[in-house]
Amino acid sequence: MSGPPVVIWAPAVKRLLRYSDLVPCLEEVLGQFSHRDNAEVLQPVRTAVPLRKHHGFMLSMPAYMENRGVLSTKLVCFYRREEGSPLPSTQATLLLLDPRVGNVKAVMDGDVITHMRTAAVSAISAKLLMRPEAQVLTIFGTGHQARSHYEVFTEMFAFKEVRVWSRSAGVPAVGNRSWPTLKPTSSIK
Ligand SMILES: NC(=O)C1=CN([C@@H]2O[C@H](COP(=O)(O)OP(=O)(O)OC[C@H]3O[C@@H](n4cnc5c(N)ncnc54)[C@H](OP(=O)(O)O)[C@@H]3O)[C@@H](O)[C@H]2O)C=CC1
Ligand SMILES: O=C([O-])C1=[NH+]CCC1
Repeated sequence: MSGPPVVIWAPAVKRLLRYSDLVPCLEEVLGQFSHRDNAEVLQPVRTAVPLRKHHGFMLSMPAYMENRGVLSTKLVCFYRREEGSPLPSTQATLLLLDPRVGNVKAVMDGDVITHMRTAAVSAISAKLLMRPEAQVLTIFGTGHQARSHYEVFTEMFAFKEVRVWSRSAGVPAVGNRSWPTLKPTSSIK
């Protein structure tokens, strides 16, 4: 009999997940996915359930890596929020299962993983496509994705300047690195 799943919540994910581990890992699995070898990565198109009454969707995103024995799914809900709403625009949870028996081994907070994975994939595409002489990073918005993109891009590349455009001034209450007070258009040199 398998025991109950372990719960790995946001503070632990934040502590454990590093871009320096995540980026090479994603580069490897993205390459494997491109081989279209189902034993390496099997990732069907995600399913979307409309949450019409709440102006959102739930996405279900399963993946199986037979060679590595990894079976997981991410559930993520995302919403069109009213201006100034205190509610998050996305909320995600990940389930890790044992593919041999089908039991859930871990339930993980998916928010930090979503913030970091999405930004890491952008940074990988920038690594391949960005002009080598690029010196200025420009970010639209100051939300979670803006923040995580700022973190991984400044960790991986040496920009001379970062420009952030926001609809409003303010310090978003996310993350633990300092995020400067922003004017509608800001420059961090
Ligand atoms: N494809 C993927 O894998 C993923 C996609 N996403 C998508 O990325 C987007 C951002 O997510 P996240 O950062 O977590 O969300 P947040 O709620 O943390 O941030 C919302 C962002 O949207 C901007 N924004 C909101 N309303 C407007 C508007 N009317 N005009 C211009 N900008 C606006 C905000 O800008 P400001 O700071 O100026 O207020 C802010 O940067 C969402 O659409 C989400 O669905 C998210 C995760 C994964
Ligand atoms: O892939 C993802 O995690 C999301 N896509 C849209 C909102 C969140």
